[in-house]
Amino acid sequence: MAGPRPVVLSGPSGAGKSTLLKRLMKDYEGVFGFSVSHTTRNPRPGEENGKGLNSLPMLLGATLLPVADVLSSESSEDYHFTTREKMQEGIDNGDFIENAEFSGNMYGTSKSAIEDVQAQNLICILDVDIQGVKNIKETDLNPIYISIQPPSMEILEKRLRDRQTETDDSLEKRLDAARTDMELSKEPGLFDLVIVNDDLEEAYEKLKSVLMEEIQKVQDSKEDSKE
Ligand SMILES: Nc1ncnc2c1ncn2[C@@H]1O[C@H](COP(=O)(O)OP(=O)(O)OP(=O)(O)O)[C@@H](O)[C@H]1O
Ligand SMILES: Nc1nc2c(ncn2[C@@H]2O[C@H](COP(=O)(O)O)[C@@H](O)[C@H]2O)c(=O)[nH]1
Repeated sequence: MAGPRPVVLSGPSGAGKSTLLKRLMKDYEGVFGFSVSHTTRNPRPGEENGKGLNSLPMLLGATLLPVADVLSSESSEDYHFTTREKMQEGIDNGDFIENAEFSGNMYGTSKSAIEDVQAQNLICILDVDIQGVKNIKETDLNPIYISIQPPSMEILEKRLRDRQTETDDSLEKRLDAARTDMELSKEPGLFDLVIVNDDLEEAYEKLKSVLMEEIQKVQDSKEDSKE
């Protein structure tokens, strides 16, 4: 039987993807698995290297972040932090389903990151930028595409400043990328749903309701396997 459909969450940096995701994973423990990406950016305080893997041969190792780690972490989506050289080697080897340059760093989704989640019959969540969305559209992954958008550029800038994770330079780069994202996300048919994350509760309810059919599938199959 086919497993649940994966979910691609995209939208400008600072729009609230991780905030919503963290809540979803907490409310539906054992239903979602996060596809742990690789990146060449430096870890933020509190971020942990996914499973401690940082070398290319280990790209093919287990990459599913246990829910307990997700919840105890500052972020819902720690990465495999790596170098440009190692990541490029992985891309050249065909280990990645997609990769992109974002704000001066490389990011990418390894095939094993997705396979590890799907092997457990969980809903695989991918948090990728708009280039990632376009690249995934060229694959046979068949996810649900959701864009999380901020109410305005001003609010986005405030959220990013208040988060205190960016330098002036990286903040500017992220705001530039956000303008592009907000424009490109208007393309008809690119996303199944665009959620404006103004009021967090409302945004969360919308996210939950679009995912309910897949959530139900996982919960039902867990029930069936108990019988
Ligand atoms: N609805 C909201 N109202 C007010 N603040 C919010 C809301 N949603 C998220 N935030 C805050 O905005 C900041 C950015 O949110 P978050 O880190 O979840 O964004 P993100 O889209 O995951 O960014 P990135 O792509 O850089 O990881 C956080 O400090 C978060 O607490
Ligand atoms: N194309 C991809 N984009 C990714 C991936 N993992 C994360 N991202 C996107 O990068 C930016 C910045 O993330 P941050 O953690 O440095 O704030 C954000 O828009 C993410 O959606 C990936 O594997 N591929």
